[in-house]
Amino acid sequence: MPESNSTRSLRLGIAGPVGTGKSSLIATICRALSDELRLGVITNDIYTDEDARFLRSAGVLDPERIRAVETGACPHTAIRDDITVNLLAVEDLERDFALLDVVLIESGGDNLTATFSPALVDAQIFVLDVAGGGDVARKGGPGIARADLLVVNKTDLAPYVGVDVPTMVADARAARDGGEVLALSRTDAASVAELRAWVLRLLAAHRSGFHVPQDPGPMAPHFHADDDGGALHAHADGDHEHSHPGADRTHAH
Ligand SMILES: Nc1nc2c(ncn2[C@@H]2O[C@H](COP(=O)(O)OP(=O)(O)OP(=O)(O)O)[C@@H](O)[C@H]2O)c(=O)[nH]1
Repeated sequence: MPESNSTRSLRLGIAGPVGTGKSSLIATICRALSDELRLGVITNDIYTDEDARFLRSAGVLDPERIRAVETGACPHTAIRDDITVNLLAVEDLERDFALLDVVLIESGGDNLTATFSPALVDAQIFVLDVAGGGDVARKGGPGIARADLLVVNKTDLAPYVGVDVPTMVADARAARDGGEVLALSRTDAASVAELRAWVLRLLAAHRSGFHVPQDPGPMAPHFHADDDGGALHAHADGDHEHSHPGADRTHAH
């Protein structure tokens, strides 16, 4: 019999490229569930607490339950390689508001390959939007392929950006080997109800001990622009050193 997790909150990560609607999705979940669940939110921004301020001003949750982490450079590092600052933030929130049912952790807006460590979150949602182009789901990457849920967001905009939502969803399902895909718009009540039901199912599985956190896998190597023209940056599992071409460009997080 799996061990019950009923005394620890479900930690749910929300990742995805810049501007796909991660903060808005968290606001939607809070609106849909804050009457029946005890929720908390951690946001990650590179240099600001803008996402936390947006969520506090949206009035979807007691502002005290929304905490910001400023990650400095490399927003993906704080959710994958060195998760200390996020873990401390989650544990502080859980202690201050014991007990919480769900803690939502928003990654800083990043590229297609950012994923959460399974040591930080129990499950993760990866968010794309139709405005990023109908073909983006086909491009794959660990979050698209293996997050617990892929959201194709802002479907209300599809007619204006020439995207066929059923095709984009079918492409996403193919990229995920049939894994769950949700077409969402905050203006479409039926899709919001599906998102709410998904979170409740996940919470029930977490509480019963039947949910097993999955690791979507590390980021693919990617390029960081900097004053010297940039450098290739790779994250290998179990190896927290980042190698950059050039003599003194290796650093550890
Ligand atoms: N039309 C439409 N716009 C949306 C929807 N969800 C979010 N948006 C808009 O998309 C923009 C970006 O939303 P955010 O929630 O800030 O996106 P984000 O992914 O948190 O952004 P970063 O934190 O900067 O990466 C905002 O202008 C939102 O109002 C939606 O369902 N439909």
